[in-house]
Amino acid sequence: MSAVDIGARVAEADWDAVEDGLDAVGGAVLPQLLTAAECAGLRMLYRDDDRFRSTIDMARYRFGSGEYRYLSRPYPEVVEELKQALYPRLLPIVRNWWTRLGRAPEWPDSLDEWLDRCHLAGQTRSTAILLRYGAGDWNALHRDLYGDMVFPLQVVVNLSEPGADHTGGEFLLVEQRARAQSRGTSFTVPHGHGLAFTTSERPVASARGWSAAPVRHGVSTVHSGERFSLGLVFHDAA
Ligand SMILES: O=C(O)CCC(=O)C(=O)O
Ligand SMILES: [Fe+2]
Repeated sequence: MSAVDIGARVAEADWDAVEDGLDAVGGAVLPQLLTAAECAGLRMLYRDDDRFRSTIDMARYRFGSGEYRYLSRPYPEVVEELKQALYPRLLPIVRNWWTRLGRAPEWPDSLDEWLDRCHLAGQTRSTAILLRYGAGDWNALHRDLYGDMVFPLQVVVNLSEPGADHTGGEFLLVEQRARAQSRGTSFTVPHGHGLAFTTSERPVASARGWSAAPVRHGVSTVHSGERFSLGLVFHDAA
């Protein structure tokens, strides 16, 4: 695996269509970003205690049911390469969003520069996670905010094969609409594919201009089997 491969896979996405999906519902499926072998490698890595800085039992915090582990830095090569390749693709989209919302887009051109700023602001801890759900597990609707420094889009990669490794376990987005009931959108993320989605809100056009609609994400109950995923958030944590 080399940086060239991952970069080329990320480049293969139809980024205009991804932006359209993000604009419309706050989420969009990406092409296959990791091979079956790379997915298996990360699933195996889940057992390697030395690679993680902390482990969260989701039921204990009432985050749902299942477990996730924060990867320690340095990240595995594919994880680092994915983050580096995805950041500059997501950047123009989040700059457009903030411009629509009348906010200053504060993010620099490179991920390393952005992470330096997070670290200066006291958000120094790694945020890339591996998640594991067994039958009956689920992820409650939430937003991945870890402090004032926020990159508004994130990516999850399904390390398992829907329909074969697990049933259920759909990715969910729920948008809280102003003065109306909420809207739900579900995604089946194919094996090794990514899904780009909003971390906390989406710009919505109204008669009075643009406003930000809160969007939460989660995972529906896994009915059978096991589902692993890789969660990539672009800000670090306090
Ligand atoms: O397992 C998933 O598909 C979603 C996990 C999640 O909450 C995230 O990546 O932020
Ligand atoms: Fe999340």
